Amino acid sequence: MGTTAATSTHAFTDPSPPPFYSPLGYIDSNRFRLDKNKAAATHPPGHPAELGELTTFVLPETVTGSAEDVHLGRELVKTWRRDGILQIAFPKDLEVLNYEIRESKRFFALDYAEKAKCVDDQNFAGYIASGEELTDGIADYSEIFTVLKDLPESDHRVKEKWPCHGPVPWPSSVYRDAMTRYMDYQNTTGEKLLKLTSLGLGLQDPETLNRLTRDGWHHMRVLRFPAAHATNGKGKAGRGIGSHTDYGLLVIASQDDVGGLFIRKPRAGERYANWKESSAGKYEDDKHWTYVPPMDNVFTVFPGDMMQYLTNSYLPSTPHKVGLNTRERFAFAYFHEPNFNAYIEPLAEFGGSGEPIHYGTHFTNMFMRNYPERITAERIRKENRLEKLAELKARAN
Ligand SMILES: O=C(O)CCC(=O)C(=O)O
Ligand SMILES: [Fe+2]
Repeated sequence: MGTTAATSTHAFTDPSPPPFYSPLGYIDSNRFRLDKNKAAATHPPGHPAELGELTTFVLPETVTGSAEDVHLGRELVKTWRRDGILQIAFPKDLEVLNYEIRESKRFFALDYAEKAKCVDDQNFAGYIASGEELTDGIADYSEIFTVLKDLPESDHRVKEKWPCHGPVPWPSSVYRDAMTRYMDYQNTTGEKLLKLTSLGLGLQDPETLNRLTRDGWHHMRVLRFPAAHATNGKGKAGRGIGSHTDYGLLVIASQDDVGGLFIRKPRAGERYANWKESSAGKYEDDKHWTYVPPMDNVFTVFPGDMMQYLTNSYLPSTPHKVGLNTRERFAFAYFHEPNFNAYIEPLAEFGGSGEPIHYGTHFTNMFMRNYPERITAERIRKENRLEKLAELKARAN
């Protein structure tokens, strides 16, 4: 695979390209060739980094376990291990994405008072104002709408006061519809990617990873970053989101044409284990970062903490951060996750030993840390809902 030349496209640069079918047909590799000058011009100021040239893949319509799928899965795994991130192509004018973007911009354009109503004391979903989120104890400038599992009061988990479980405080049914459709689309993408990953990792049973995500705790963040000169003085100059790793299996994200995302490639001697020692803030100000320039019609994909734990760090969780740019920026991050009550253990193929991690506990710990003052965190503390986690763990064993 090309690493130094222009963006390489899987179906074209491989010496023996697999004859897989994609909904796009055979794509024109020029469409995913990076214009370096244009890309460099979008680099947010004050964040030293190399320019990333990512590999772009086309996913097949269905993953059956064919020889082509195994080949593609191996290439995905190889690329994550080398670059920490890759791109997957999607068709132009993807309606579910356009709808989601349009409605998200409409939401962020509402008055602050309207947006601020979108909070819930049982579910961390809803509106997060600029300066409210903390990463490594420092305020982020991002303004966010988070979607988590939307559960009615009648759901047994809500009745039993499981932490983080409750209804999503939607601003409107139109927004609920737009986000639900988009997340359903990405759920399908996530399932395909997990099957390809299982094949690429050589797991005996290619359904191993997908089995963890039954009734998965998939969630999503829609983010608006103000321009660097238009902040409210609550965070660190130039910082959009501090460096961190995400919590689950895979992150599937898209961004507009402004630019702001930086990732850290796997580096010899650097180890993260976010479930036991926070990776937030690590190396935030050094220069070993890779800038991910905006590109049309691609999602970026990288592994999260649980993928790292499952594979005994063969696929490490990719550290990333966001810098503010000279213009406002929008980004859309979908998180493909295990079931809240899943136990994550290193796979037999990767050594198989290690304390099981209760995913819901990891998730709850992370949200309590990021939003310690939110009414949701207050209610968890007031009602001792963290104790519920211990009970759930005991029950699952
Ligand atoms: O803004 C981005 O591109 C990424 C956002 C992010 O890291 C997150 O929401 O966890
Ligand atoms: Fe993230």
